[in-house]
Amino acid sequence: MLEQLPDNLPGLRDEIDQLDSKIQQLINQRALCAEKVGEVKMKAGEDPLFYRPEREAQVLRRVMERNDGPVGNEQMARLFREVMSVCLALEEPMKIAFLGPEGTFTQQASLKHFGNSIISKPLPAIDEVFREVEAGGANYGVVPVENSTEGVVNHTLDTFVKSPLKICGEVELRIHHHFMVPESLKNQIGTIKRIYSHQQSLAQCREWLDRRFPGVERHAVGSNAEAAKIASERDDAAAIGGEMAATQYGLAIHASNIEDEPDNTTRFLIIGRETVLSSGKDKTSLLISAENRPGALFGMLEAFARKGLDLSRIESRPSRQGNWNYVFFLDVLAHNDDPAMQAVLEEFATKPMLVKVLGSYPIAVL
Ligand SMILES: O=C(O)C(=O)C[C@]1(C(=O)O)C=C[C@@H](O)C=C1
Repeated sequence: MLEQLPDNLPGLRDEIDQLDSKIQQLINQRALCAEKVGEVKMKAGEDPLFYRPEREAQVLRRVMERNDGPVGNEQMARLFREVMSVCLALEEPMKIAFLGPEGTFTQQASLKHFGNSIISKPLPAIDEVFREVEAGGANYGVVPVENSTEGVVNHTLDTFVKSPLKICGEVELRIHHHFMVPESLKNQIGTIKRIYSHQQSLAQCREWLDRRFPGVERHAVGSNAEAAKIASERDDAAAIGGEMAATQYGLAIHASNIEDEPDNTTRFLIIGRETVLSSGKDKTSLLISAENRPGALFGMLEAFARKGLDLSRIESRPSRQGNWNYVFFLDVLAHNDDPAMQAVLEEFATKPMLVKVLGSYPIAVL
């Protein structure tokens, strides 16, 4: 195909115009199919499930597998991510609640996972995101769960203990922090008296701040977006946050990528009311509370090992029910329907322990 391309600008642009027209037709044909899928789902049941995470993961994986460039696998999957987002919105636009305000990394994660054709519902706290989804005000919610530098977001884990919601997806986001200032301070960085950011972001940029702004007051606020908003309203303050927050509040980026760890990543969870079918490459998150006796944790881990199940994470939190009692959060690399998982859960059911399946969901594709 490449040899047949013309080698002059008008000829190449003509070629691009023709290809664009074909791509556009095909996207609309695909959208018609999705609309029809929506109708079929409506006819099939009372409470149709329009969003199907397992199917989306399979579509995106297939896009990456068959891709032979020159467009990179991830870029190609991102394009398809948007196409599917548009198709799903034709079936039913998804309302997505997330830890706001607008411009947070959590919003960025929600757009990475669902694409841009969604109705965004920024909420001020993690428990409010849970409540909004539980009450049906949003179809799904997005909350941060752990950061590679700063560890788990305890509040999210603790909220799962009592919530009936299921985890139906995960998103990983590379977190880049920028030092941002109002336009008026761009050339007067020395006059900055206060630096605002979320406590985790301040911690992730500690060394950089110690080097560049020793002695300048650091203020922890609810989110990076809130920090950017405060900085935009003052004439003596800077904020640390992502690009979205800078754009949202009209701040100028003075220094980019100031995080101390270059591969600083945050993992977010998608929470919803329904369970997700197997996509072929899945994870299950479990909450386990075991008797406080020697060997209890060993026995639990040994059961997974015996069935050849991989654990990708284990986290312990105080159960808040009596001293020295802990609950464990585990991620197992298998779907809950997997016979090996079922065998382990049956074994646990015969023991003095409490097990709650928080959800099975596709391993993040993008
Ligand atoms: O296959 C489906 O169930 C669809 O609704 C179609 C489609 C798609 O565009 O491919 C759209 C939304 C779903 O989340 C999954 C896939």
